[in-house]
Amino acid sequence: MSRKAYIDNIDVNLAIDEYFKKLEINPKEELIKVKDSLNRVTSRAVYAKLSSPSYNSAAMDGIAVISDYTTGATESEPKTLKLNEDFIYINTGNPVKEPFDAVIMIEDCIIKDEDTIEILSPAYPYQHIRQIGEDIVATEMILPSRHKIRPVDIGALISGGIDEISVYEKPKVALIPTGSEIVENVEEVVEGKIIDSNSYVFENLVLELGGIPNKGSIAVDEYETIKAMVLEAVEKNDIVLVNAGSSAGTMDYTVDVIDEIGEVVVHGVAMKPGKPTILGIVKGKPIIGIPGYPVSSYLVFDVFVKPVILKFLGLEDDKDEIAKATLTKRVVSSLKNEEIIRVTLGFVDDKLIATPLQSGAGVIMSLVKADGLCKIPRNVEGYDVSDTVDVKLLRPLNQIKESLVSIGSHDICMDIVADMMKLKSTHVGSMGGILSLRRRECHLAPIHLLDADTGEYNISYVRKYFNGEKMALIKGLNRIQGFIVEKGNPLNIQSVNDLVREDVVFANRQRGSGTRVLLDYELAKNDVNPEKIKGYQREFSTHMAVAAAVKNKSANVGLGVYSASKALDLDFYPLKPEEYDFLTYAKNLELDRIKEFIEILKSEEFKNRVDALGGYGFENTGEIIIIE
Ligand SMILES: Nc1nc2c(c(=O)[nH]1)N[C@H]1C(S)=C(S)[C@@H](COP(=O)(O)OP(=O)(O)OC[C@H]3O[C@@H](n4cnc5c(N)ncnc54)[C@H](O)[C@@H]3O)O[C@H]1N2
Ligand code: MOO
Repeated sequence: MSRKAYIDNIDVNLAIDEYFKKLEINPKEELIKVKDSLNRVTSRAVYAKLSSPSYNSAAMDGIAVISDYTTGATESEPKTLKLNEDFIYINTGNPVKEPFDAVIMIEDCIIKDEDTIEILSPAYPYQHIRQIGEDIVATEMILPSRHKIRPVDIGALISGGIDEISVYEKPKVALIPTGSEIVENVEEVVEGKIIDSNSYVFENLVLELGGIPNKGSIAVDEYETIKAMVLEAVEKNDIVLVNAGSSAGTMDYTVDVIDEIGEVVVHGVAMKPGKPTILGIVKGKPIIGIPGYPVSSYLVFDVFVKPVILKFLGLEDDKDEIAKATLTKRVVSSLKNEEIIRVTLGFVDDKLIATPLQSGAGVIMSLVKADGLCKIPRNVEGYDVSDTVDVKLLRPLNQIKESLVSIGSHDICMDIVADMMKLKSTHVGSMGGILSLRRRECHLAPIHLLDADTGEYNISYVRKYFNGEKMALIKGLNRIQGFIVEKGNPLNIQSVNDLVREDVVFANRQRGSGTRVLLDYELAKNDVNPEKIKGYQREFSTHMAVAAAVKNKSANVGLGVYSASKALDLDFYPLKPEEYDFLTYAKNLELDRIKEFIEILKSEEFKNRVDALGGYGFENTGEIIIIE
């Protein structure tokens, strides 16, 4: 086992330039049936063989006439036409043959008898006739080269008499998952084993782009095994992707294998996630080492693999669609790397708002939830709250405009709302929500803030932070806060006094969250010194994260809602009921999205679904309190 620590830090664009300079990609052509050509890319311009229509045809149901004979017809002096002399009956699409040169619609004909028709106005030459080549003239270009074929294109090609066309061959892309810890089936997932999810992301990305994915079996971390698989893949494919083992660990062999059998053009790019990317060439074919973490692997595919596949298809990479957005959270970045953060987007007061999602390279859910990607360039330390940033859109803006934006305290019921309407919900705690609402970055803020002096929930905070504004507090749920504990409550935790015990490790919520306010209130009331609580400094941002910490035994108690403990099959010792409400500006009550939200809160379906979680009451749910 040798260990090298050599990874470069090359600028992303420079790495792409260097790589493409060395890569010689000569797309291959093939002849295919037009009927099978959807989404293929033309390798040559296509010219019509036939005109369409190929004969003069009636455009309407009615009669074919000789236009000359109809001249002079008026309402006061109708013209009489005789069957087979002056007219014949004709239907849409029928050929119109000499001597006839115009069509009159049947509803403009006064039918005297089967053989005699009167008309009240003349027909001009070629009236209601689709002339030869009206649509397509033989020899005219139907499609240029490098055009991705759509359903309408297939229609035009077939009309133009084309049966087969030249397209670029689909590049065959080998996918080699590596790692002795990687397993194929969910039944094999035990500690230390990770299911191969990346291969299926790659497989579908390749399909979406128009390539042919060839997934191989999982390669164990062994130099010779990986080498043999790469060599075989290079023979049978146009592009080879090796997933994981791209870094500098003792078991990371990809770079050495490429170095032995080909050339490593780049190892290490100034991009995070995605740093240990390998851009190599073996036998003239591109081979890319993709870092193992799911987010890294998706982004490296997008930045480096996609342009290579497109090149095989004769296509250029699309220009990103970029929009300006206002950040709702601070993001920090290292100066060394370009950093790509995933954001959700929403429209509030006609402003596009971007909220950063979790940053970890292993968090694939950040990509599932993302509406956009925001790049923090090299040599920039990060961005502050309210900064304007460029966001690459992953969803169209008109879809983003439909969502209600909620920022504030977390409750599992928000997932239920999100399943019933278009909702973007971010969890930053009650105070974080109040501050976001003040900056007008969200439509509503879920809050549950206890006033230590009065014992009342929420209202005094609204008065304090929105002094002079007309606000609306939409009453939400009554929910029980209590201790989330291991099954059977083995440590018998029943009050905040138990939290300072030697054998107790606590999972805390972040400052500014309503649950934290409640905890600190209860600690003060009971004269408990927070510094004596093990785990008080470790903060989690949702009830579920607290419950997960108890479940995986990194803590043995946390404060949270009953539903979170039930969801993870833990036990619960109730402490206090509280009011979880939704704050918004009173003027927002006019918004359709807010109206829909209130309707949902009041609906039977919502109540039933929340009730099933357990630990909730619905005393005033959906009622509105105006606070001025
Ligand atoms: N000393 C250093 N350590 C690391 C560095 C570094 O520069 N110096 N880079 C870190 C970064 S950044 C990344 S990214 C990872 C890249 O690691 P590898 O490409 O070598 O991948 P592995 O270590 O084998 O796996 C990482 C991680 O990825 C997940 N994984 C792997 N394969 C799959 C798959 N097929 N499906 C789903 N998930 C997969 C898995 O969670 C692995 O734990 O290295 C850092 N270390
Ligand atoms: O650069 Mo690695 O790809 O962040 O996680």
